[in-house]
Amino acid sequence: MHEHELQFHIQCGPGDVGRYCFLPGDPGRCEKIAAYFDHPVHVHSNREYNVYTGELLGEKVSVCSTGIGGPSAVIAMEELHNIGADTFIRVGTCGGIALPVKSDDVVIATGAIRHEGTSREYAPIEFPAVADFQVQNALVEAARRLGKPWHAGVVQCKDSFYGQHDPERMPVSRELLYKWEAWKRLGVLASEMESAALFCCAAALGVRCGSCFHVIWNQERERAGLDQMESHDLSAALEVGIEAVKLLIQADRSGTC
Ligand SMILES: O=P(O)(O)O[C@H]1O[C@H](CO)[C@@H](O)[C@H]1O
Ligand SMILES: O=c1cc[nH]c(=O)[nH]1
Repeated sequence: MHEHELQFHIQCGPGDVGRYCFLPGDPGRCEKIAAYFDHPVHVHSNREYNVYTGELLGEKVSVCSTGIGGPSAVIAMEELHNIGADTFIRVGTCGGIALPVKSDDVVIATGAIRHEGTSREYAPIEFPAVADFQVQNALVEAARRLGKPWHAGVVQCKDSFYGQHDPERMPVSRELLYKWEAWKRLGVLASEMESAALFCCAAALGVRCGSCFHVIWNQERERAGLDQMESHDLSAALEVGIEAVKLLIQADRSGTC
């Protein structure tokens, strides 16, 4: 492949990735996701972007990590789209907000709060960051079929991880605290960092994107004195993501999507 055909950041070119792409944040998660593929091959690793390609149900699929935050996530989406990808599933971690959301549950985003900067580079703030309907349906159906504990609803995205976990320390604490209270009263399920940017970028590109998450912890359960643990076993969320892509492949093949 000629170097000029390679995408600037992901360093992949036409033919390197499939139409269906998983987008975890953590580069170390890619190998674990690729282990669910048939014939997985490591394509390239550059900066935060680690890419594997393989097959599910005989269809070419890929995984590309995005790093942390909106700017690097939309670069991955843009460059993967440039070389043929049009269906994306972010498989991430999140912290629960709503009290019924427990560690180890799976959260499926129907929409994302745009408390971050990247989505504003794609759409005016009045535009809602929503997951693609087919992708969110596939994720819910996958969680149901696999019997995983799941919740579907709105997630909150922000640019400051420590603004979520230590808001009192921030010079803008008043804004962070009153908005967090609003997210709670509005039934927001969980907090993470990339879906709002990805959903708005996907709308701008005319591609499909959805997100599912492993819940690591829930700071609001802890505050309320409810049972609370920390979990780093992402297998339920990964399995839901893989099953959802299989459902999408089948639906796309049969023309029901
Ligand atoms: O586990 P990932 O996919 O990186 O997702 C979450 O974890 C990171 C913060 O620790 C942010 O990227 C957030 O969105
Ligand atoms: O609490 C959390 C956990 C994961 N990712 C976040 O952004 N927040």
